[in-house]
Amino acid sequence: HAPAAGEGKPRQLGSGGPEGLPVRREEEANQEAQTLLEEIMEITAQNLVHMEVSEHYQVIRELGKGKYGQVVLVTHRQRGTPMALKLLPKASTKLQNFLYEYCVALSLSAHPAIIGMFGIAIESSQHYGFLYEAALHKDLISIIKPKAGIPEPAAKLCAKQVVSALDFIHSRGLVYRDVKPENVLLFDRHCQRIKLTDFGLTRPRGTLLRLVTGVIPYTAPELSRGTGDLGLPIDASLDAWSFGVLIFCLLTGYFPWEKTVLEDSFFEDFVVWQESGLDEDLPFHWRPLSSDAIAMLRGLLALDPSQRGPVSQVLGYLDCPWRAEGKEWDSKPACGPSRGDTWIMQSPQFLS
Ligand SMILES: Nc1ncnc2c1ncn2[C@@H]1O[C@H](COP(=O)(O)OP(=O)(O)OP(=O)(O)O)[C@@H](O)[C@H]1O
Repeated sequence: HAPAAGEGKPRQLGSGGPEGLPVRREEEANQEAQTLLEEIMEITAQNLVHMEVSEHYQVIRELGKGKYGQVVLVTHRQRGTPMALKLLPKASTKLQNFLYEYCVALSLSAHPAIIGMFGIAIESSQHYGFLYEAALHKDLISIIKPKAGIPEPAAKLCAKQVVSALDFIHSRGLVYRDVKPENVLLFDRHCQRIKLTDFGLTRPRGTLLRLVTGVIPYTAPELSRGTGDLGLPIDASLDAWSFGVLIFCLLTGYFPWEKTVLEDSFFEDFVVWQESGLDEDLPFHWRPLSSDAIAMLRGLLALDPSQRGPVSQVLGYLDCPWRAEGKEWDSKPACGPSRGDTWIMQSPQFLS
């Protein structure tokens, strides 16, 4: 869920539109999508159902809690349908921000790897809320074993679906901006079916970001350096960075670093290694990864955002081993699309 402060109007988009679509047409399409979204927000505001949750729903238990809201499992009192209800306190949530998160989620929810919505938004005395699909197997963070990660087949299944969801979001001219295991919901314990949730930070590509609130491992370095007076235009490469960090966590059970700043020695080691490209600079905690996984992460975690991603490059590595599995570590990618290239990487923190 997003603070409105620090964000400006979309500025002129950069040169590269999606393949085959001229930039001008892409801009127009994005503008139309934005106008439609604003209209849906207005209609939603007029049709907010005013009620107390307990009048129509029975609260079964809490499903999770974030910085901005609480999510509870409810059943409809008459029909018994189980649903997730996200509650955002009115005291700390602007109506426009609530409407934005709800309407963006609604507009994306047809995708199989994005959480389904019930199309019901409510206002109670204390909260704004909306109803959506409940994931009864929690989120990805609940299955990542510290210092170990998750089984490789599960990591690949998960990555494939997240790529599909992010590609869909990017194709709509949006940037998700909140890739992290807590936002990947599980519909089984083996990641056969996962769904992305929480669209509070999603913004149109090109929106100027002026304020960065808190640097976490998933924050791309161009953001943690500060956005400058002009602000930084939001781009899909931000999602590529955090997706790279997510895959590292899935495969190792470590964060590669705590913060993407040079004061963080793990990040500094990563930068040193990336700049030198020397095998001996490879941070120790990267060694359980295969050379192919390292090459793949190199693309997602390029320090220069213009050299980064796209997220779909991961698809080219699905048939390669991602863990070294006791084999002698070898710096040459053997199987994926960057076979024969030089590669790059980084260092660790435990996942708590
Ligand atoms: N539909 C759902 N089914 C099951 N659990 C859910 C569902 N939606 C959210 N959760 C759980 O609740 C947590 C918080 O939800 P969410 O990320 O939407 O809240 P938030 O306040 O916007 O979080 P953040 O601090 O990341 O901004 C999630 O990490 C997840 O564990």
